[in-house]
Amino acid sequence: MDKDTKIYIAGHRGLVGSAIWKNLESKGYTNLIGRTHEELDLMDGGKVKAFFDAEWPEIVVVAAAYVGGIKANNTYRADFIFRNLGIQQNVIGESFRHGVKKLLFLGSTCIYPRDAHQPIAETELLQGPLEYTNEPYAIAKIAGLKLCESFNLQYGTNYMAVMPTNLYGPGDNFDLETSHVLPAMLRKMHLAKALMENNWAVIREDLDRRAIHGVTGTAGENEILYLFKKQGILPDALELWGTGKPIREFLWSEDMADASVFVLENIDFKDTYQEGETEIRNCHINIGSGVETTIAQLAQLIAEKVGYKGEIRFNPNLPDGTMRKLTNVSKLHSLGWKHTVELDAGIERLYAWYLNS
Ligand SMILES: NC(=O)C1=CN([C@@H]2O[C@H](COP(=O)(O)OP(=O)(O)OC[C@H]3O[C@@H](n4cnc5c(N)ncnc54)[C@H](OP(=O)(O)O)[C@@H]3O)[C@@H](O)[C@H]2O)C=CC1
Ligand SMILES: C[C@H]1O[C@H](OP(=O)(O)OP(=O)(O)OC[C@H]2O[C@@H](n3cnc4c(=O)[nH]c(N)nc43)[C@H](O)[C@@H]2O)[C@@H](O)[C@@H](O)C1=O
Repeated sequence: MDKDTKIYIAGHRGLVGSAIWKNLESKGYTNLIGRTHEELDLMDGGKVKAFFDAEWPEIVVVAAAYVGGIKANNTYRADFIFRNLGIQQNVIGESFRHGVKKLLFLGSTCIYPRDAHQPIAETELLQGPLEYTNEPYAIAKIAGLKLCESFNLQYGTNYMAVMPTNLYGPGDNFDLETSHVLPAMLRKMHLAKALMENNWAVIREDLDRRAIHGVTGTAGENEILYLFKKQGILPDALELWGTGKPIREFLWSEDMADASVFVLENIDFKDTYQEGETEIRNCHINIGSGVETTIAQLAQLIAEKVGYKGEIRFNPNLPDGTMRKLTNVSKLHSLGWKHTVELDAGIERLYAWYLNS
């Protein structure tokens, strides 16, 4: 990859896409292109073709996707499969038609079976049933990686896929209904602390910056209290989802971006297997920290960082999702990349970012 190679980052305003853009810029890449969702709807095949006809990128990163936490995945099941299949079909398809030299597809570790052997190696793919709460999304992501692998095997392309663990970082989604657990907990603890301290200035400021269901800081106290109750934010306690027993692994989004650029710069499809080694020639690499924590432990850690001292309860009537999801990162480590930001420091950094944005 030369520094003036034309690189298209689909989803360059998202959590990971924006971090990949920043990482490439910091490494001296000068010819980056991106389009917002408003400028180019990747579900529109005609417009995606017109974009590729005009731009002819040499490298493509597919970081655009319809993304969300457990509740969003379980609720908008049709959107998760339909939109993700559409986006990746259009972007990977046009990349192929336009002779893109290298493509990086971002999947997710939810592609692996619900009861996969832990830590989960790349070879666990398609070895058992998926977790039902995110099955439509996982099937779309599996299709994306198989699309890459199949183009590689049939047409000799150089498409790679990376499977990140749960991510968090600057620009995260803090919407309490659709977000992932870490940003959701951070915001809930911030609001629960303010409520416990009767600090309405903090609550109103937060809602002004990020309205919840259209409720802003100008709403009446009763309306806000009603909204908070529905979100489990109570004057003396915070009620979180599930049992608190599931185990997750978290990776700072800028580490994820660095790993993605590392794969783009250093790993080709031919490096992911040895001739004759196996009949299966998957092109995916796990990206994670290899460090796990229970959701209950995560809640304690975030409470400590935010300074929330109230009771933390779990509501077992809400879904837990996969009970354990720890990636085996030995392939990534052996290729030469390791994460740098530990969870403790990452939460502090994200909270500082949250308070200032
Ligand atoms: N966040 C996480 O914890 C994890 C993420 N991943 C994967 O990493 C990748 C990036 O995720 P992340 O950065 O978190 O997601 P974000 O939601 O932050 O970013 C996704 C981006 O894609 C854009 N996008 C979505 N639909 C369209 C469309 N139809 N046309 C054009 N642009 C579109 C979004 O724009 P807009 O918001 O305007 O719609 C947004 O900028 C995804 O493939 C995701 O599956 C994998 C594992 C964990
Ligand atoms: C990245 C990954 O992300 C999703 O899978 P997930 O890890 O199950 O999602 P999550 O981050 O939303 O939850 C993790 C755990 O945390 C618990 N939990 C507690 N309290 C809150 C809470 O307040 N909000 C949320 N969101 N979760 C909570 C929740 O019940 C669950 O046990 C899929 O998109 C999947 O497809 C995917 O790829």
